[in-house]
Amino acid sequence: MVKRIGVLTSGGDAPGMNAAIRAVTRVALNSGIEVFGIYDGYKGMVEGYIEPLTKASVGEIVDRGGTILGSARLPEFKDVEVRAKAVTQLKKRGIEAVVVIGGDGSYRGALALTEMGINCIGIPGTIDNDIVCTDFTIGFDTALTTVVEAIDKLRDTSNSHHRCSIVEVMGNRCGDLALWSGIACGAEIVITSDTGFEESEVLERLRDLDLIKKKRHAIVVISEKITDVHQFAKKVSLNTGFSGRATILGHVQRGGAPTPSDRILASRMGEKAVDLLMQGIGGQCISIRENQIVSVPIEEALVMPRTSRKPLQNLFERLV
Ligand SMILES: Nc1ncnc2c1ncn2[C@@H]1O[C@H](COP(=O)(O)OP(=O)(O)O)[C@@H](O)[C@H]1O
Ligand SMILES: O=P(O)(O)OC[C@H]1O[C@](O)(COP(=O)(O)O)[C@@H](O)[C@@H]1O
Ligand SMILES: [Mg+2]
Repeated sequence: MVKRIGVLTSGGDAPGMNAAIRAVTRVALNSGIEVFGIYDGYKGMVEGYIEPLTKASVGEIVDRGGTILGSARLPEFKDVEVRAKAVTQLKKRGIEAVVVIGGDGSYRGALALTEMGINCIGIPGTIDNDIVCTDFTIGFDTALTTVVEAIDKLRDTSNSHHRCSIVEVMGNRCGDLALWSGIACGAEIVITSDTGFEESEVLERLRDLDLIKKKRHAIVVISEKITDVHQFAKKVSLNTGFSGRATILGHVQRGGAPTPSDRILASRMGEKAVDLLMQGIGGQCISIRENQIVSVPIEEALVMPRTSRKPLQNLFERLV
């Protein structure tokens, strides 16, 4: 059975990554497996920034945002020679397998390492919820909570001033943070890569909300990377009865204490990852599907079609 494993966090950080590190470490140590923390993602793996983890060293982190191991992006990890250096660093320390907590990019690295003889298991840690094989990623619920708190506040001031608040949220081409927060906040309009963006049509809908529906405010939640929200806010002021104001929530969405749901999800996924490594399995990633923790081959996970968001979009439209 595997005797020594490593754990790392990679890509954009997400609240709940620490709870996952803690779960991996404690479940492994309680099963007689030594655990090493690999700092700064694949960068630390290549450079040998690797230290043993103890039960105490992962204490008092279950409630902390960010990642105690640090995270990084290392595009060079796509090169086989760079990964060979990482494998040498792991072998030097007797580390036979690694739990990779990150997003789709990190999964590609984990698969490539598995093919080089280091069994890797992926755990989905990203606020974007853009890993299609899992219903939810670790960090999404916390980021959603942050977005909802912010929009609730924006609604207060927008209402006082007869304004249209355009709120840009993260998601890296995945519209889930926008759609879920739009439903939770009772937004008037949600714009994502699924809905598309027809500027003139949105302006028309805003005029209707103002003139016909007599709304005192309008909240437009829009995914990042769709349009320049400050420019759009100016057009709202020029072309509708609302004055437009844009707010880009930005990296505030990535921080903060993880919600209980994210802590529990991280703990369940961490346990499953260690169990798979104990069975000598690699090249898989952990998912939650219909509240069951399951594993999926990374190769399959990366090409799976995304579950349609149409029912939730329809629900949103029926609530306006
Ligand atoms: N095709 C790939 N092969 C090997 N490693 C990769 C590949 N794609 C991404 N990575 C590694 O994973 C890291 C994180 O990926 P990135 O897409 O930035 O974040 P995320 O994992 O959150 O999606 C990259 O910086 C790189 O080190
Ligand atoms: O922190 P950076 O490098 O500005 O990246 C921002 C991107 O990272 C994210 O916050 C998280 O993305 P990943 O989990 O894929 O790294 C995206 O929502 C956003 O587009
Ligand atoms: Mg990603």
